[in-house]
This record gives sequence, C-alpha cells and structure tokens, in this order.
Amino acid sequence: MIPDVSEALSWLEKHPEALTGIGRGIERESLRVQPDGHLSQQGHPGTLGSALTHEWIITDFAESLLEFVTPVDRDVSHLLAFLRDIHRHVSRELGNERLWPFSMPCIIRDPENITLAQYGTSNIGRMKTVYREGLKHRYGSLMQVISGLHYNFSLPEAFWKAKFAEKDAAPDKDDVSDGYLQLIRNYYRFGWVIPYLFGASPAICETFLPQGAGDLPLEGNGKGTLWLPYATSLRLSDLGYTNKSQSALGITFNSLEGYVAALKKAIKTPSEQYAKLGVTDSEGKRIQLNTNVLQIENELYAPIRPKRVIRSGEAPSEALKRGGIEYIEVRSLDVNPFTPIGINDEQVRFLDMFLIWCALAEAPEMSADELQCTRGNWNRVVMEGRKPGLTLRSGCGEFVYPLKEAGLGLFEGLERIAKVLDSTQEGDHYQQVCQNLLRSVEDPEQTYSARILRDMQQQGLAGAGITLAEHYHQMLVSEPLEVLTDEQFRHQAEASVLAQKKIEANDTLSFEEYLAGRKG
Ligand SMILES: Nc1ncnc2c1ncn2[C@@H]1O[C@H](COP(=O)(O)OP(=O)(O)OP(=O)(O)O)[C@@H](O)[C@H]1O
Ligand SMILES: N[C@@H](CCC(=O)O)C(=O)O
Ligand SMILES: N[C@@H](CS)C(=O)O
Repeated sequence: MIPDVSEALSWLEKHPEALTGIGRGIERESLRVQPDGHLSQQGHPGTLGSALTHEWIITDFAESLLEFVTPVDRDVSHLLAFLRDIHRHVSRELGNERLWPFSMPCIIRDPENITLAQYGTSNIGRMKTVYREGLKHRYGSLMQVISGLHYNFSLPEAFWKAKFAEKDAAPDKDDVSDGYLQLIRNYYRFGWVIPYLFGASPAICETFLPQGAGDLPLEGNGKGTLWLPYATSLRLSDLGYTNKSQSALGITFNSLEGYVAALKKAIKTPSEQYAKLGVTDSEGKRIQLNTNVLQIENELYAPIRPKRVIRSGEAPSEALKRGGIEYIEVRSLDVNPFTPIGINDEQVRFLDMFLIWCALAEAPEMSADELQCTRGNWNRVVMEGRKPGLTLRSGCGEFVYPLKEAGLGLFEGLERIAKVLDSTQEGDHYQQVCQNLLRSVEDPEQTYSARILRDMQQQGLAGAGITLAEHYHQMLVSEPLEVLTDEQFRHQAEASVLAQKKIEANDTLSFEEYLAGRKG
C-alpha cells in the first residue's frame, strides 16, 4: 500500500541542500469566548485594528472567530515564536474573554447569536460579509465556527532543480506545478495519517447537533458531551467542516489547467439547491453573492489547496494561471489543544517530512472517482481511526491493509528524510519526532485524539475547554514578547485602520457593479 520511495530518496540523500529553505506559514483560528465558555457577543476588539486589512490578526467566518496569520518563515522556531507573540498580544487585549482551545465550538445555544464577521462599508468589506451570509444559509453557522489550523508549505528552488536534474534546462513553473500536483495526489492517498496522529476532535457538544445524531453510534457523559470511542477528527467528518456535494465538482489534480478549469466552472455553475434560497431575502437584503455551487473559489472545502500569493483583486485561480503553484495549504489539522498556539514543533517537523515524502513518492494521475475513493480511508480514520485492527485500502480496492502496517511503512521513508533534514542543521530534531510519533502508530492510545478524549470524557468538552482556555491565557499574558514588539503591534493596528479607511474612500463602483465585476 505504501509506495517504495527508495530511488527518489537516494537522490535526495545526495542533495541535502535541496531541503534548505523550506517556506512555512501558519493560519490559526480560535473563537473568542466568555469566561463560562459561551461564545463572545462582543465585536472584534478595537485595539486589534481592522480585521479587513491587518497583516496578522483577522477574522474568519464570525466576528468572534479570530484568525492569526504568520508571514512566510524559513526557521521553525522563529515561525512558532511569531505565532506565539500574536497569541500573547491578543490575550493581553481580550479583557475577561479567552481563546477557545478546541476545533469544535464551545456552548452555542442559538446559532442566531453567531454574528457574521464585519469588515466595514467598502465594497470588498461588504462582499466578505455577504459571502459569510451565504455560507450561513448554505451550511449553517455552527459548521462555520469550527476552528482549523492551516499549514502553508513550499519547497526551495534547490529541491526542484535536484528533482528535475535530468532535464537539461532548469525546471520551469510548469515543472514546479506538476511537482506540487504530485504532492497533492499523494496527500489525498496518504494524508489520513494527519488526523490519525493529530486529530483532536473526537467529541462534540450536543448543542452542535441540534438536529440530533441520526444513526451515528455517539456515546456521551449525559451532560452534553458526545463522542465516538475511536474517532480522531469529527471536524473532518461529514458532521464537520466538509461538504459532500462538492465531490461532484470533478476537481482533479493531474494538471494545473484541469484544476483551474474545474474550479472556475464550479463558481459559474448554478446550484438548484442554492437558487431556492434566492440572492436576496424578503426585505431585499443580499443573503448570498450568487446561487452558484461555489459563491467564490474559497468556498471549495478541500483538505489541501494549491496556492500562489494573489495580487490585488486577483482570484486565487488567476494567480495560479499567472505564475503556477507557489505553495500548498494543508487544511486537515485540527487545533492542537496541547499547546496554547494550536500547533507545535513536532507537528511542523512531521508535516515537513510527510510533505517532502508526498513530493517524492510516485503518484499516478487520478480521476475524480479515484480521488473520491481516497475519501474512504480518510472517513475511516476520522470516524474510527484508533479502532484496533482497523484496515485501509489502496485506491478503490478492498479494505485489507492494517493501518498500523501502513503507518510503519510510511515512517520507514520518513526516517530517511529525517536524517537528510537533520544533516542540514544542528541536532536530530526530525529523527526524534519520528521516534516519538512511531509510538502513536504502535499504540493508538498515544495519539492526540485519545489523549484529549480522556480529558473531555472526565471534565466534559466545555469543562475541559474552559480550564485549558484559562490556563493558556494566564501562561500567554505572563510571557514577554519574543520576536515582535508592542510598538510593532501598535503600528500594525493603526496602519490597518488607516488602510481600511483608504479602501472605503477609494471605492468608485456601486456594490452591485463591484460584485458584477468580480472574477472569483
Ligand atoms: N511561498 C510560501 N511558502 C509557504 N507559505 C506561504 C508562502 N506564501 C505565503 N505563505 C503563507 O500562506 C498563508 C497565506 O494566508 P492568508 O490568509 O494571507 O492568505 P489565504 O490563505 O490565501 O487567504 P484565505 O485564508 O482567505 O484563503 C500565510 O501564512 C503565509 O505566510
Ligand atoms: N474554519 C475552517 C476553515 C475556514 C476557511 O476556509 O478558512 C476550518 O476548520 O478549517
Ligand atoms: N474561511 C472560510 C469561512 S469564511 C471560507 O473562506 O469559506
């Protein structure tokens, strides 16, 4: 089931320089909650600046759903210190509010109390809020306040030069795009290892399922916390931040042209279901940007996305067409509850190794149906990944491969990559991470989901969340800033407010003209 990458590994071992300069960026989401764990009803704190234009501190779906974004970084410790400084600064500005430490939301009795994120009166600001109105009507606000941790990753030019060394010319943007598409196809085939190791949403609050659990064999503590005994990431299940109907979009990753064409088609294809909602409500207020399957390209909820930094007004797919794939966005990480900042050094280093492995392993082209078959392994892992003897499948075949064997096979390759990565710097951090995570492959009860489930069963999800939120708050507010300064945060907040005002002052089109002119 696990492809043999020894040939590719041998060229990598000859070119350790190919792994110097990996680019990384993190987006961490977290709900602002009241001390009792209920969702904040306050607006985005003014001292944090504008959520529309701030470089590091924005909001996702809801006014209370913070999102912290780090710039690209090539040093793991600096990246995590930057992210921690953002958490330290924001925590100091929250007053009696706290940052929810889990992916699955806290106690939300009435989803109507979830205020959509507000971005001011400019056309782009109004568009972002109408987009969220559409998400609310299409998927419901409860799904949209699930918090994720997105890991952005790029390989250095030296990697592509070594990989395409047999070509007489230096690799061009099409070679690099094809290399990232190979990585993405392998991510669909083997990325289930991420929720297995790091999934941290085995439980939910019963308020998350107002319509009930259907035929899911959920267990509970009789006090509002529900779980599946072997679940790893309900966030990635059909209960969570996914949309089954999107599998019909025919998105494939065999060529960049094919991917872009399918994405552009999806934002132009009317949806009968969403047409029934209408574009405006009975009072003429816009309730979605349009009635297409995807309102904008961001609405494609894929576990991984090919990306290029966009220019002002450019759609993500247009940036990809312009310059090819620049980096990839891994969207399958739950918020890690064992650290105040949602991700730790071990996860960053594992992802480095795994994504390099995905870029090396052979990855035959995959049809939309074959991509859909890979969901089978992901669904098994998110719903019951820790079940003893669980089996996975290769392609669309039978479920005959024990997860443990597949995991051990994968780690054989990762350990060779770890040695190359460690050879480029001090210490044996990457090899240590492999050794530590192998314990979770051998024993599912060492995984993140097993560990946090025990806490949630004992204290209840809300109780465990409130305790952790308070503990992390006290920790963060007591720590001095490490790589940023108060002055930089003050400047960022002021500059973001001025930038928003400038956008609002420079609008020339009406809102409807602006929407009509948007490309994605
Ligand atoms: N070359 C790169 N390599 C690795 N990470 C990158 C690279 N370029 C940008 N990033 C990271 O990607 C992330 C981009 O996040 P940002 O929210 O700014 O854009 P986005 O993800 O396109 O927006 P949205 O979240 O609305 O889709 C940042 O963390 C940034 O550091
Ligand atoms: N909150 C979503 C991501 C929102 C977005 O698409 O950026 C998640 O859980 O990952
Ligand atoms: N970030 C999510 C919710 S706003 C999206 O873009 O769809």
